[in-house]
Amino acid sequence: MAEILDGLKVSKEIKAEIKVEVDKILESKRRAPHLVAILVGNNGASKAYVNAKVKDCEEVGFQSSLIKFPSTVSESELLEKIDELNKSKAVDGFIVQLPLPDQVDQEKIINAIDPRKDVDGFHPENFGKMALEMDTFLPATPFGILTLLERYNIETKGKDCVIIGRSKIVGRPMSILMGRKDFPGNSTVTLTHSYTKDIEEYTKKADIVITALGDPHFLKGDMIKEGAVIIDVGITRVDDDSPKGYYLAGDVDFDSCAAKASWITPVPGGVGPMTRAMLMKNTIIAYKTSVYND
Ligand SMILES: Nc1nc2c(c(=O)[nH]1)N[C@@H](CN(C=O)c1ccc(C(=O)N[C@@H](CCC(=O)O)C(=O)O)cc1)CN2
Repeated sequence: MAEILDGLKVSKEIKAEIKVEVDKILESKRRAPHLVAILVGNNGASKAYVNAKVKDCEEVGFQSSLIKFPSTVSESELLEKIDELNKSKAVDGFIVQLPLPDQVDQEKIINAIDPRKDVDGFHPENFGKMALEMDTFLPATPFGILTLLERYNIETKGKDCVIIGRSKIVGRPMSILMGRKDFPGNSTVTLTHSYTKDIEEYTKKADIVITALGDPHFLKGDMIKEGAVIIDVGITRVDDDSPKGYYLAGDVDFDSCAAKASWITPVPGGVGPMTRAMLMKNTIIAYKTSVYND
């Protein structure tokens, strides 16, 4: 039976460590780090994630601002706001919550963010630095997974790691990070996707499987090998009769995989809270490297 990689617990530890740093900053009479989040539209999950990020800021002692736009916002309105935030001496980092509505070119928006304030680590300059093993902001979800593996001392060196899903914010950066020369990394990585002929052929041999698909219960116990480490990034809201009207489903069929795996992340309480904690980490890094932090 697998042991749990408890993302909720580790995320609380990380936030407590950040709070200690913020308390020291405030004691020295400097301003608190400031994170801004831009939320477009009414997507329930996006609203919940952004509100949780604002709450995290409160918990660690950051200043936060939430800027809301209707789903009809134009690309130029968003670009104008980004320009303002790029120039602001009072803002250390900001994020644009994804996904964005169809009329907005996501790439244009991300490319407009000053890389020094890109605490999501999505800007091509930061993505390139990540690939080249240079110091930069790492995208929060992959950063969270690496931190979870590190805190639980999970060996990744020389392991076969299979990633399912090649999204720009999770699968693709994860595939680069797991193959980098630093710890945790040094894995032999296979990035599988919708054109992979037989995913099972890869997952059955993998020491580490990371699923980022958004396909509830996709990975079953008979698709993994005994002792594998299973990381579930998928969080899908599935409608049900509960008071909330939905439950959260991961990509992993938890019971059948937990019976065979050595370590496994739960959903909720696994990768999700780690994503938010690493955004806080990137924000304090942005603050420390900013020239406007006094
Ligand atoms: N600008 C960004 N947009 C998006 C990102 C991102 O990193 N930056 N990633 C995802 C969503 N995401 C972050 O915003 C995210 C996902 C999940 C959670 C989380 O806390 N999950 C909880 C459950 C929360 C719930 O009740 O719904 C858990 O798994 O325990 C936080 C952030 C897409 N967009």
